[in-house]
Amino acid sequence: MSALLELRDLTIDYRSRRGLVPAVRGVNLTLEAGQTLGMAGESGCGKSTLAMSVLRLLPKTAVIGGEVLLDGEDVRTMSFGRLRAVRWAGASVVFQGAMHALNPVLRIGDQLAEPITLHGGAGAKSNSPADVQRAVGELLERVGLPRRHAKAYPHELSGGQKQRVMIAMALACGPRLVIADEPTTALDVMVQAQVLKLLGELVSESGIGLMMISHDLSVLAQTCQRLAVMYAGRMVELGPSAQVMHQPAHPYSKALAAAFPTVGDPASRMAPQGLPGDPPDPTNLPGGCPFHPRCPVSTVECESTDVLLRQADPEHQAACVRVPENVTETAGEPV
Ligand SMILES: Nc1ncnc2c1ncn2[C@@H]1O[C@H](COP(=O)(O)OP(=O)(O)OP(=O)(O)O)[C@@H](O)[C@H]1O
Repeated sequence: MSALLELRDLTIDYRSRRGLVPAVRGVNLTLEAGQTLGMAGESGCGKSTLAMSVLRLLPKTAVIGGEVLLDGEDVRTMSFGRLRAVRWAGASVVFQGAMHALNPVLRIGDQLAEPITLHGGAGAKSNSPADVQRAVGELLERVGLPRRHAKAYPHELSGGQKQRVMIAMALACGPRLVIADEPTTALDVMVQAQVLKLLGELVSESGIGLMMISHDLSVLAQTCQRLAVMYAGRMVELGPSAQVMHQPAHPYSKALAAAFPTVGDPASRMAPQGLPGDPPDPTNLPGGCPFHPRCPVSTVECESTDVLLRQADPEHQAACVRVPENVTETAGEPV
């Protein structure tokens, strides 16, 4: 049976005045229904590009190689009609800062009603106004908001409430996969924790697959079973969240984990470690391992050896020469 989402050797470049900008390099990944996967990495490492490719939402300047399979169907070659159906009922996205995209002059209920009326879903028996309104009320309750908020305008809700509305919008047509791109950025820590809890509950209740993107490893580790760490367009580590967070096999993941305070660890809360240097220019990557100029443990070998993912543990892979080379290297998960 096909995985809910499978990326096979995904490579994405942007055509620009500077020439081709490599944004994603040879990523292999699978996500099954009911699973949660976090994608971490600094700004510009290719997280959003990768996520947007899943719903074919990239600009025309993007050149995509490899395969993006949703339930075994390649998104890149779907007809527009099929793609429209897949975008609501197959997979949906909660964008970074999406709460600002709510229409300020439309009531919340009317905004939620639109996709339900057009595409069905959210348990609406028909697209009659009464059935759609009932479905809107149920959707609001599902994301922890009272039904009366259907009558509210966006400016009457807090940031956290608006982000819940955006999650409700993403769930409106009963998608099997939800991609959440920095869903808690710009929310205060308490509200952030509530939204993360909500996303976790939705996965366990409805069995959707969740791909969550953040630059903050600790936020992802709270919600996701597995973590993928990206650097300069490549996936440099993939494994169970606890292992990637607490026993990282790649020095970049280690630096990323140390860069954010960890809940429950007073020492790290007091002194998160910054990561020196900047990510490389994607059009001018250093030779060897792209992380070696910033790596605290790099050796001469790293200046010339660009390692693909190696098996650190049965479920844990990292692209570093320090991981023993006893198993065949792959560009990602075995496909
Ligand atoms: N439309 C575009 N045209 C040219 N280059 C682009 C375009 N969009 C993104 N890029 C480049 O592709 C690379 C990956 O960008 P992307 O936005 O996917 O990274 P990201 O990890 O999601 O960053 P952030 O966390 O800041 O959103 C970067 O080098 C970026 O400059």
